[in-house]
Amino acid sequence: VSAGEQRRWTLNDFDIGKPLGRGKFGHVYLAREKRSNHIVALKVLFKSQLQQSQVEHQLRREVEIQSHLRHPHILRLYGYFYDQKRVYLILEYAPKGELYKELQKCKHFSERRAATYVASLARALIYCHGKHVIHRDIKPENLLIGAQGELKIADFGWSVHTFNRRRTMCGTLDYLPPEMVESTEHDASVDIWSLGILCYEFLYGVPPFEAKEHSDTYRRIVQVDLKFPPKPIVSSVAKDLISQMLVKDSTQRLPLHKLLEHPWIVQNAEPSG
Ligand SMILES: Cn1ncc2ncnc(NCCc3cnc(NC(=O)Nc4cccc(C(F)(F)F)c4)s3)c21
Repeated sequence: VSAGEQRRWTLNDFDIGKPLGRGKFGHVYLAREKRSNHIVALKVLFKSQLQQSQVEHQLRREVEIQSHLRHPHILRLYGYFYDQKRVYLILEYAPKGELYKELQKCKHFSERRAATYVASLARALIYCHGKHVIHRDIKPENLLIGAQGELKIADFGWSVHTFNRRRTMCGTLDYLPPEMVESTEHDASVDIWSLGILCYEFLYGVPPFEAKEHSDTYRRIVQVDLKFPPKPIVSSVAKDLISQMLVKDSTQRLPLHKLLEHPWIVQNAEPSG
């Protein structure tokens, strides 16, 4: 299923296997391309729902952006095709599935596991930002696990090239940085904020500004009401890194290349990342 084959795919080119997951817009299936026997994930989206939600432009942008991204910690989108009613995304298969399920199972990750994940995500985001792409939707639900246990960022449905800044709200508020919640201008530093939220959730099992009501989460975000609970016990060097990422002024957030030199990452992340 190499990118070189910009051919017209059809459903007949694939044997469909077990369902891998279901999202808001459609289901994902394990599939095998018949000619090459290559195993892929096939996401099936209903045109009616895409039209209803007016997100077709976002999907086109995702396919366009993903066609230029090649990184070990970014899930490949090999191509797409459509029929009368559906659009199909041909995706790299992540054999160890969804990270959020792993996090639910373990409650929270060890500092070594969390630091290894954060380092690999930082490297993937440095790569994206180098190509003027911001992901804007970094959260456990969009992270998958590869065959060697490595993390893969998936679903660039919310990504943009940094010259245009439009977006509409949907999904969880938890990961949105102040400037997106206050809908002012935003740039690549939104991904640094979300990575800080993710690091906190890896270590504590819940995002830092979680609250019952949306309005409370909103207030806690814009006030950066960051608290570290006594349990589970987390090193102060980890808390120092999180505190340098969850900064209201987006220009003052720790740059990603500095994150990779932070003592907590240096002391805890596996070299392979
Ligand atoms: C669960 N699971 N387990 C193993 C495994 N291996 C691979 N993939 C999996 N799951 C699919 C992961 C995705 C990757 N890219 C996506 N992209 C997307 O869903 N895009 C998208 C959808 C609807 C609307 C829009 C729009 F229009 F708003 F932009 C954009 S979903 C797997």
